[in-house]
Amino acid sequence: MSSQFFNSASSSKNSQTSSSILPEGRNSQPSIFTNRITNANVQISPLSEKYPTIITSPVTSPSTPKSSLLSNNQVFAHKSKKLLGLLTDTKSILERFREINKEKWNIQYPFLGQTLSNHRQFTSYDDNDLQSSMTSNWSAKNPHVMSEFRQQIQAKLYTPPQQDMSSSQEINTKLNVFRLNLKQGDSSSAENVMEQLDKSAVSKLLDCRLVQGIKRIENLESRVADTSSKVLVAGDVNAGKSTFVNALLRRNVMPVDQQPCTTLFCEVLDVQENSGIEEVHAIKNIESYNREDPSTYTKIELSNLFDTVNNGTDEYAQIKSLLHNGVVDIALIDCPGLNRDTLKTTALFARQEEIDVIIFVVSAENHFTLSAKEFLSNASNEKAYLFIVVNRFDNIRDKEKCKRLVLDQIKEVSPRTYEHAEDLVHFVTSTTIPIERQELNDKSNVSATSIDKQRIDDFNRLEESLRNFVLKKRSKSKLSPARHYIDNILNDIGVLSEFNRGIASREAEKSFSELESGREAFERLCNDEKYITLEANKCVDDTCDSIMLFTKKRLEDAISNIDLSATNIEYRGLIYVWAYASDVRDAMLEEISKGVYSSEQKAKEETANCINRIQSIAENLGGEPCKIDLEKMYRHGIINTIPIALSDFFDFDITQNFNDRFSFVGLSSCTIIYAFSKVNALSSLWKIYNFTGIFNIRGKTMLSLVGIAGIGVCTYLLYDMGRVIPRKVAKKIKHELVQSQYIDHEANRITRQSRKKIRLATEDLRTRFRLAVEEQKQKRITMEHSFRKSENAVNFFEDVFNKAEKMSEVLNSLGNNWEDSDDELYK
Ligand SMILES: Nc1nc2c(ncn2[C@@H]2O[C@H](COP(=O)(O)OP(=O)(O)OP(=O)(O)O)[C@@H](O)[C@H]2O)c(=O)[nH]1
Repeated sequence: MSSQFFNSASSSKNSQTSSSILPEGRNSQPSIFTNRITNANVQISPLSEKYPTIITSPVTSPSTPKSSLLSNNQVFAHKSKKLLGLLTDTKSILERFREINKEKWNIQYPFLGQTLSNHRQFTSYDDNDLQSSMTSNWSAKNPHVMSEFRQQIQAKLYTPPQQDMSSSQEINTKLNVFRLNLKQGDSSSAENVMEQLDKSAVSKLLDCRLVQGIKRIENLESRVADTSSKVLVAGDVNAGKSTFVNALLRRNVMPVDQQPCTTLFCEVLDVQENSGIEEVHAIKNIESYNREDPSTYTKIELSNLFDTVNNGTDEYAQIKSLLHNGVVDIALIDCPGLNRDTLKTTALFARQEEIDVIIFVVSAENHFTLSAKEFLSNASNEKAYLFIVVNRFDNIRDKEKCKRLVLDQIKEVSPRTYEHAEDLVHFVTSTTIPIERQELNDKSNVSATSIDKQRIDDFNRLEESLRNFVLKKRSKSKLSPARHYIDNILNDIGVLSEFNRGIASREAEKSFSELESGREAFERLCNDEKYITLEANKCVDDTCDSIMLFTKKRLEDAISNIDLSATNIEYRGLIYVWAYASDVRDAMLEEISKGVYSSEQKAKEETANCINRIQSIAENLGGEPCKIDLEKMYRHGIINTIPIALSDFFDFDITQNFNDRFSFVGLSSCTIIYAFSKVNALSSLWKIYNFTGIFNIRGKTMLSLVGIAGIGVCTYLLYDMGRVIPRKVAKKIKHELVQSQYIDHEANRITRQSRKKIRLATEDLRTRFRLAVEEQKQKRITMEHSFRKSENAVNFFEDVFNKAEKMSEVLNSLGNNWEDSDDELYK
């Protein structure tokens, strides 16, 4: 006798490994499922190397369960493979999302914007620019040829806003997996907190979701990759669970006793999972269990299995038997009998999502206990359908009545199971099924009775139903979650990619136009710098020339007119002659000082004008022009005091006197003065005497005349001092100033001071230009960076979107037939 159930279950793996997985001596045993699959109803079209399209032929005929089963297994294997590929790709997209979200682009969530229209740090979806940027991306594509995926994403992104919808609600309508749980507090204060979050906070939240997504994908990957189905065998104490498991395995694996004996959860796996080595692993901590790591379990002898399971203490949590059991795709987990202590743990086991099927074993003699009913009603909520084995049926005399009673109870605890009772509820006698050694021994002895044959047939029917149930459930429990998850996550990837591509594209455009206008502004600034510098230099030169000219002219005028400045000073006679001379000198110098002062004032004025002009030609440059203090620009020009000398009181210049005083003094006086002025006065008088003959008198008369003349001269000189002093002092001052190049020095001094001040303005101008150029350069670098960042983001999101679109097509090509089973039972 062979195990139809397990041999058939192994077929999918057979299709991949083509090596025998049955224990020696059993391969030859007849079974409808021991044949290797040779004609797979699967074609792989080379549309894409990575995602070959599976064209699934319909199951040949409902009347040929074998073909149907083979096909199912093949399809399952190929779909698993493809889903694994899709999961890997999805994971890599999520990893890329994480990377870009962390380092290059804060991924943003699509908003309705109803409540956030003023919250500009987010981009709301009612933003017209953004919408047009997104529409433009697709407008080129004919909506009729737009992929289903694209249409779906478009529809999601363009969902018309509802007035009372909060942004988190809206996100939740657009996204499936990456929804943000933004409600806080109790329901009365469950306000949307999105407004309070900035971009980086949202991207951090998204990162957490991405990490969760990656983890989930990894779980799904190992689930899809694990071709085995997990079947939990639970039931009341002594209902015959272990006997039933052994009967399925056709091997005495689990200890059987009339006393409650199974104290641990025992999982039976095929040795292929352990490189063909038969072993039993007693596991202390099931979480850390790793077949590759012996430190995570204790190896026990198969012969000691009974004792370990029978006398199980708290030491071990679970036993894993890796045996040649012919079970490839099925992992059977034998549970301890249900009682108050074990109920919770078993229920916990049953809830695990990798448990594909729960087989509940009930003794036909005892029916359902309270614990059983509790377990069943919970489990039926979890799994919808349960597989119920009513064991020890051989001990029942009124079989029909028993069936009725059991079914009535099933109807109570799991109505859906009851509806499919024909497939899901089986009345069997597990002890009738011969196991390995027994079978070999019995073969030679007794041939099976007709009652036994009936019971074996019943068990075979159970196996057939269980096989179908497990295989279909396997598809559903292993592929369906992965498919759903990929579908949901691809939608989210599409929504986030497209939304962020729109933002990135708009920002790229903005950065580009800013770059363009920035380039023009930069060029303008460079040209302006040259032009304005020239202008400023010209302005400086013109101003300085003007100051120089003005100062010279003003001082020349002042110096040439210094005589006039002393006209108001009164000559008060010989006694005050010295003071008079000093006053005259001071007045004259004061006049020159006035000229210097007015030149300085004029220079100050022109300097201020020049500075204003320089500053005004660069007023668009930005930045504040420096303040230049012109108040203390000049120290007053000081003229060294010119000392008064005795010679300043007398003027012996006959020409000058003649010219000035001709009308006032006579020729003689002139002659005398002339004579005196030439110091050779007496000889001059003598010459006059000889010439005129007037004084051709002798003696005392002669001397008297000379004396009178001398007195006259002296009187005149004293009298003339009032006029001589201003003239002489003025002359002296002029002479001194010419000697010292006073005008040039002063003009240079005043001009130099002005130039110094103006230079402050030109240097400030240069500094401002340098800063402006630097600022522009920096701006350009930032804009270029922003442009490149946005452009890269556009490319990234476009690439991701296209990839997701392609993956979605592949996913759709897989169809939903693992779910859309024609039988409601397998949903
Ligand atoms: N007559 C009859 N006896 C059975 C049948 N199945 C199991 N038994 C007997 O019932 C007793 C208990 O069987 P087990 O398989 O140990 O029961 P179990 O549910 O695993 O027990 P625990 O794990 O301890 O809860 C054993 O003596 C079996 O031989 C059956 O179909 N008919």
